[in-house]
Amino acid sequence: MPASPAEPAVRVDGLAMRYGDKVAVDGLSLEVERHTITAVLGPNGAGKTTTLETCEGYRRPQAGSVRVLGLDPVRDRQALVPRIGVMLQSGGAWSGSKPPEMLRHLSRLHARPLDTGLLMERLSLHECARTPYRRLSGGQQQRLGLAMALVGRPELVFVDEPTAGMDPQIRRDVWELLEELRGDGVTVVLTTHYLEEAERLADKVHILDHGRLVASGSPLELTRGGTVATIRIVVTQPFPSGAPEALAAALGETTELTVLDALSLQVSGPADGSTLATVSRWCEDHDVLPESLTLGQRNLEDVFLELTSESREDAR
Ligand SMILES: Nc1ncnc2c1ncn2[C@@H]1O[C@H](COP(=O)(O)OP(=O)(O)OP(=O)(O)O)[C@@H](O)[C@H]1O
Repeated sequence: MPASPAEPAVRVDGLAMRYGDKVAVDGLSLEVERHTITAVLGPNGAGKTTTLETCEGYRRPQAGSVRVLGLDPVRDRQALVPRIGVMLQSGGAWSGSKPPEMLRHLSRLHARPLDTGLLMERLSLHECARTPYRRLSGGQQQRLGLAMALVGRPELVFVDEPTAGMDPQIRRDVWELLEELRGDGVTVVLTTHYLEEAERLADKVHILDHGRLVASGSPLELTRGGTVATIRIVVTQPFPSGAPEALAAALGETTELTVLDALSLQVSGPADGSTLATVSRWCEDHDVLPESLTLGQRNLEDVFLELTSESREDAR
């Protein structure tokens, strides 16, 4: 039965997955709207890859259900394969094949493939066109993996850490490509540990921890209305000895002070005037003349760290 247009691109309902005694996904429910970029975030081991692999049809749900484009990814695999693109965290190409060979081979398996030359150009793969897969650098393998996921012109693409190991320029090229895909109506589901990547790209973010959903929303929804503000102070002369400690003492326990380097520090604390007043007084008392003093609301990284702090405590 064809999926109704209102059906989300992905619907995960009460998914539970374990490996032996290890619970990887614990009753997870989430949806991915069509024609959006959705980021699935979480600390190492939160269950992101397991969830994606279940959506991709590589794993059968042990409990709960998963629907992708209205279909069952395991039972309806034949029907889904031409419609979805998958970029795995690593591997997926033959070790001796060169990027153009791999892409041409895959393009022949699809009815309306993208132009492989164009894809090579967009992902700067021409520089390694004669290099076998096993000899490509990590970033080049990532780019080829992304090209392989896209060459079949999928309706929905799953990309697991698409820009891991890429240099900053190529990372931006990939962001632009993913945004163009969304503009063309493609649904993109990605995982990433780069929170600025999620903040820049994602229409919706799902944050997982211990296999459970701990927050969902647009980056703006997740970051606004917070009770925490950050003040970043940058100076041209190193802080006087003992000054950061004096500021920490003056701010008290509800506020966190992080010395970023010899010339900058950040204060995260209650979003009220008294934090700012304490900082100003401290500047006066310690002869600190900031080159810049910026006041900002928390960003996605702050939200992520707040929501998943328990996991990091466990890992210590
Ligand atoms: N094949 C496996 N056998 C045993 N345990 C596994 C297996 N695959 C994953 N796990 C465990 O399941 C949990 C979830 O792993 P998963 O790879 O889904 O997390 P993740 O959020 O993608 O992590 P990362 O950010 O590190 O890629 C982890 O504790 C992991 O060690």
